[in-house]
Parts: sequence; C-alpha cells; structure tokens
Amino acid sequence: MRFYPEPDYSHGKIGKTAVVLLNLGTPDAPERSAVRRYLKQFLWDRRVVEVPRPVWWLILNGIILPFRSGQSAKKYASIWTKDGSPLKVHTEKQAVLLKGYLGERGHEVHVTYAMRYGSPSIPSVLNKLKAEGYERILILSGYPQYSATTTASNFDAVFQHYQQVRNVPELRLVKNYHDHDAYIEALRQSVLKHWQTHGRPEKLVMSFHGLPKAFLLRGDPYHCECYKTARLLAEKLGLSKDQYLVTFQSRLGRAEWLQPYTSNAVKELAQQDTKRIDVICPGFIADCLETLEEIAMEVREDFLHAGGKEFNYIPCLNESPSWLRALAEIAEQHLIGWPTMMTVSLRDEQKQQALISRSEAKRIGAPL
Ligand SMILES: C=CC1=C(C)c2cc3[nH]c(cc4nc(cc5[nH]c(cc1n2)c(C)c5CCC(=O)O)C(CCC(=O)O)=C4C)c(C)c3C=C
Ligand SMILES: [Fe+2]
Ligand SMILES: [Fe+2]
Repeated sequence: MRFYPEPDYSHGKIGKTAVVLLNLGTPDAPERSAVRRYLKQFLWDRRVVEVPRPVWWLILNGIILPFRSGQSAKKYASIWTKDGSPLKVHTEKQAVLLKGYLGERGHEVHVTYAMRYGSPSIPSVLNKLKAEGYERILILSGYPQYSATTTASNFDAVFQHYQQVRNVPELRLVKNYHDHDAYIEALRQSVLKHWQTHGRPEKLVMSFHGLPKAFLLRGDPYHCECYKTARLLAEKLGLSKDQYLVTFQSRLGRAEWLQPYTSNAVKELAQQDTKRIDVICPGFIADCLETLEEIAMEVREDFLHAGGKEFNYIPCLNESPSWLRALAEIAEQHLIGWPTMMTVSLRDEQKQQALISRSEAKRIGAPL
C-alpha cells in the first residue's frame, strides 16, 4: 500500500511544492547575434568543454563563434516555428501538461520550466519560485541519460544559484530515468504508432547525442545508459540484435567522439543494401535542432545519397500522452514524502485547477 501524508489544510502555510523541468536551451532568435550569444554561454561551460580556459578562449572566440554562429543560425531558421524554437515550444507545453497529469494523480504542485543556457534562465525561474513562496523544489532534467555535460551542468547551475540565497528551499534533483519502465514504454508506443502507419523498416537506428570519447574514459556513465535504454527498448519491441543499431550524432571538433557516428553508420547501411531505415532519437525528449535538422534533414540526405531508398524519422516523445504519464510517474516517485497530495475536501476544487491547466493545454494546441 502507498503511504501519503495525513490530510492537511496547512499547505499554504508550510510552503508549496514546485517541479522545474530543465532543458538545454536554445537561441532567442534564429539570427547570427542571438545564436552567438547562446553558443558563447553554452560552450564556455566547463562541463561541456574541458579544454584549459586560455586555450579554449582563443579557439572559441577566434574560430568557433565567428564561423559557427552564422552557420548554426541558418540551421535554426530551417526549423523555427511561428511560436519559436521547437525545443522551447515543446518544453513549455510539457510543463503545462505535466501539471495536469500530476493533478490527475492527486498532486497539488506547481510545474514550470527553465533553460540551462538562454531563457528563461535557471536563476530567474528559481528567484520567481522563491518570491512566490515555494519551499520544496523538484528539479527534473529533460535528459533521460545522465551525463556530466548535461545533467550535472544543470545541477551546477542550481547549486550556484542557491549559493547566493540565505533561506534555501528543500531540494531534490532527479539524476536519470534511462531505464524507467514508463519512459521505455512511451518510446515503444511511439515506435509502434509509427509502424502502424508506415510499416516496419529493415533496421531501427537509435541515435543519441554524442560526447567526446575521453569523457567516457574519464568515467561519464552516459554511454552505458544509452546502451541500456536501447537494449530495453529493443527487448520491449521484440527486436533481435541485427534489427537495430545504436549510433551517436552531433560530433563537434576534431577529437574522437562516441562511435559509431550516425551519419557514417547510415551511409554504411545504404552501401550494404539496406533499403529502409527508421531513425529514433531516444535521448531527446523534445524535437530540436539536433533531431529536426541534423537527423530528419542531413542524415536523411546521407542515407539517400548513399543509395538508401526509404528513410523515416520517428518524432521525439514531445507531448505524447504516454510520455506525459511517464514524466508524471517519474516526478511522483521523487515527490514521495512531501505533502503534495490534495486533501479530501480541497480535492475537487484543486482537481479543477489541474483541469484548468489542461484547458490551457488545449489552448496551446497540445494533445491531451
Ligand atoms: C561541444 C560539445 C557538446 C557536447 C559535449 C554536447 C552534449 C550534449 N548535447 C545534448 C543535447 C543538445 N545539444 C544541442 C545543440 C548543441 N550541442 C552542441 C555541442 C555539444 N553538445 C552545440 C554547439 C549545439 C548547438 C547547435 C549547433 O551549433 O550545432 C541541442 C539542441 C538545442 C536546440 O536549440 O534545439 C540539444 C537538445 C546532449 C543530450 C548532450 C550530451 C549527452
Ligand atoms: Fe549538444
Ligand atoms: Fe547538430
């Protein structure tokens, strides 16, 4: 039996609970100057690039920012929507929906989101929560697989922020959920849904964002967590080892990154006479530049030019109901012990508040 705190009317007095969904962040506009600002903040993070600072300062400011900002801006322009960058649009919708899904499970929590780089920044969101009286904060990163470059960088930003705060709230941080049943199930449903309309491929390629190989050798568990996700998904789909392939994308710079590289792997598949592949990116919970442009455009071209016949990109989990259920389950497991359960007499009214958030979801066009 599950344990929930006694019905309690003092929520307002003893402080409220908030869940903060954290993701990477994105430029404010698909323009050179905005992309430069974003890349500068991102690539100056010591968790992301471990090159000694004076050397890296020269490379970053002398080569990378001048050349990459314009190129990346063009790529961003190709995926930008009327509401903004896909990553931000999806993250915002996920936060709205998560409140509704947690509300349906009986939890009275506020849900918001922040971005590690760009806006809304982690300090601005945590300051706002403090001003609004939230005294328990659950940090949930949009990275199923832990990496020092992403998850730990989120943690750094949260800790750094609270170093400046006298009265720090109670904090919990989720490290990973790469093998969580509900997450794997959401991925499985997404693949099956795709196969129901398009039939099955010869090979399912599972492409994860890459890392410098040196990070793995220094102890980053990301690589292993990606493989575990892939194995669990393959098992759930009943795929044998020759029916799927794990690859790593988005290599940057000259150093070796995790292999096999997605673009090389799909070319090889085409050369080996594989006619159709489907590509899924299980490490991204929301479509973004890396999936919509790199995979669905560039890698597609790589496969077709090398002789492949059919390429299908399976979208990220985005706002799919099975994913929002999974996210609610993951959050719930980390909320245990905090007095978030709606009280009996307040329940109906607060359930309605949860439903208001679902109607807000409808307004923004997210599926329920
Ligand atoms: C230079 C090193 C990089 C490391 C290490 C890295 C790790 C890493 N990144 C993600 C998720 C995303 N990355 C995205 C974009 C992106 N990533 C890098 C570099 C590194 N990432 C750059 C320079 C960029 C910007 C775009 C470009 O110029 O190519 C995104 C998309 C953001 C968007 O706005 O849509 C995501 C998401 C993970 C999960 C990860 C390590 C596990
Ligand atoms: Fe990245
Ligand atoms: Fe990329």
